[in-house]
Amino acid sequence: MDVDIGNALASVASPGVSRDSLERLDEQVADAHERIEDGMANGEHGYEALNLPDRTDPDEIRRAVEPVADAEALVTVGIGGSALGAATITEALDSDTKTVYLDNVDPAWVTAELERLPLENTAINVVSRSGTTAETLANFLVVREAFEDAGVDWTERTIVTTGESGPLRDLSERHDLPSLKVPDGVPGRFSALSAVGMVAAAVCGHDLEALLEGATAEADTLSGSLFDCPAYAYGATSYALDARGAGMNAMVPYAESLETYSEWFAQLWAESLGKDDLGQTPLRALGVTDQHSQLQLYRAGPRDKVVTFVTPREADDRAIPDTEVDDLAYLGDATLGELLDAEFEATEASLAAAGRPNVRIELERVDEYELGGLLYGMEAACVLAGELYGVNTFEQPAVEWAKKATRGLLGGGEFEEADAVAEKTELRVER
Ligand SMILES: O=P(O)(O)OC[C@H]1O[C@H](O)[C@H](O)[C@@H](O)[C@@H]1O
Repeated sequence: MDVDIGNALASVASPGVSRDSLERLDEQVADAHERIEDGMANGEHGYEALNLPDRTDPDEIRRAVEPVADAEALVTVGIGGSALGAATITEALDSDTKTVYLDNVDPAWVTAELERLPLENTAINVVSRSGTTAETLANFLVVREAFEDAGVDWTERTIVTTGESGPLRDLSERHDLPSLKVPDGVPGRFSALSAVGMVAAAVCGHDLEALLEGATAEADTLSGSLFDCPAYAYGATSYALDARGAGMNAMVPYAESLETYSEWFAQLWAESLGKDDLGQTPLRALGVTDQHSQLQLYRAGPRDKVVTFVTPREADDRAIPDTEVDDLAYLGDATLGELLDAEFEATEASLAAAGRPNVRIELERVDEYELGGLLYGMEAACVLAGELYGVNTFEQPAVEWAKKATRGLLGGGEFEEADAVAEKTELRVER
């Protein structure tokens, strides 16, 4: 990926960061890079994620999915980091395999999704790093039951990806299911380039080597200066803008296929950086669609946001047909792709003209190689930003609190967090 931070400079935008400030920040980037390199070299928790392009074995993943390689549909059961990486990859790329991600426990929705699947020709991909996440385990039990009710042997169609031990590991051993291991030292939201994200990609027939090669190319750019490394340029600029008041970061891909990528980015940025009263709030948007809903706020609302555009340089195109209406003649000379590009450039310029900071991330196109680079690059950007904030990028204690409260409420153990639910303060206004 290439990153253009010109519209984040103080000469363009407010908040903005001056060239001098960036030069000073670059000294901290050099220190942070040393820390990141050490963490990677020593396989430290979290930093290890940046070694995945070297560690992930595509052959092992393909062997595990072999029994279901010709499945017509794939249902992935997982949540957060155990679903969003896979979903980002398979939603971005074309495949004949239909994919469903059960990452919510809304009963009506789960039932409707299962009813739409050809179960006799559907593969099940269960993913949970901990192997204990209530939503994932509950949905898996529901999926199993649906297969049994339809007379389909789910044990023939299931692949499990989980940690070395835990309830999901026990279950997969009991039924002798093909299983893969979530690599040690890699938190869920940083695991897209492991089996966690790549089992689904393999079932859909995507090029796993190209995903990893794109990530490797991005890894090769990591260096001690933000001016030489697109990932660090992005992480450092986002951090500097936040420090100057841009506490929100709106991710706006100009490609429908990257809509899920914004969800993945939101988890990465929020869970990694949102701690110790620090962090930048990710917002999810889509170009051009959200130009017609959220842009008003981004251009004229509080000066508390940076907008990040992601734009592929090349994409399939389609001509806009000629029309009999004179006022629309200009459209007939263009293509949908040209319209999309023009809207992107106009929106970028409109924010700059209003002095609103924005950053452009360019991809060659949306394919495996570029996607691998984007995922890796944003992870590296996030790790760098975590170093600059001085937070523990790789933990998420605030999420764990609610997980314990939920288990306590359902009778899954004694958790004092569950008591807080009964202590809720009320001030009700009823109809
Ligand atoms: O992979 P699992 O252990 O099931 O965890 C799934 C998700 O659970 C929690 O909500 C964590 O905050 C996420 O970081 C994690 O990705």
